[in-house]
Amino acid sequence: MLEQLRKSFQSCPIVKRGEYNYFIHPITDGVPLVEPALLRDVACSLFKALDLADVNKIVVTEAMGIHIGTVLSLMTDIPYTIVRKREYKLPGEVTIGQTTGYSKGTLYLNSVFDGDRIAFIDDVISTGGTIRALLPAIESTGAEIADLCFVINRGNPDIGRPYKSLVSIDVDSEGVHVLDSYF
Ligand SMILES: O=P(O)(O)OC[C@H]1O[C@H](OP(=O)(O)OP(=O)(O)O)[C@H](O)[C@@H]1O
Ligand SMILES: Nc1nc2[nH]cnc2c(=O)[nH]1
Repeated sequence: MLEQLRKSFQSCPIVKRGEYNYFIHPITDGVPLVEPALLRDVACSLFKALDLADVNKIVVTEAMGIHIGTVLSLMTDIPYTIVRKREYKLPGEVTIGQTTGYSKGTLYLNSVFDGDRIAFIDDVISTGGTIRALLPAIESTGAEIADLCFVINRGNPDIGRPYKSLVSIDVDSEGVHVLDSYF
């Protein structure tokens, strides 16, 4: 498995965002084109990787967690909620400050409550800034994080707890180098 994903890094454009070497990839950007075979490869591997026993909700972040969350939800019949970049002011909404290697913003977590057992997936982990802010926010609701998986692990950051990835990469100004793949 993951042949499609491993192969897909061969032609990733790299653009500078400040000092940050930002790779452009269908799973993390939705451009240039998201091939169904690649999405299927990722979805089947996420399904294999995750322990979904008694998980009642999948949590993803806007924007590039949405497509993989949708496919995993369809495969597992588990509903998902999107941590949005827009405030909804629904009861229990949790506001989260997000910092990545190239941006700062605010995220809003809704529909996760005490007693939920959630699985979190995202397209990529790089500095870990996003997930390190999200973990306490999810736990502040009383929900339990049953499992955590990123499609792409770019920096193998320490986030204070174990997490899974499908593929680990290194990025430099020349391009993306696949280090290893799992599952
Ligand atoms: O480990 P980190 O350094 O936090 O980077 C990982 C985050 O960066 C991207 O989010 P971003 O909001 O930048 O982009 P998106 O809207 O394209 O998902 C990506 O979707 C991850 O959530
Ligand atoms: N597409 C993309 N998303 C990211 N999120 C954090 N780092 C990156 C990156 O280099 N490329």
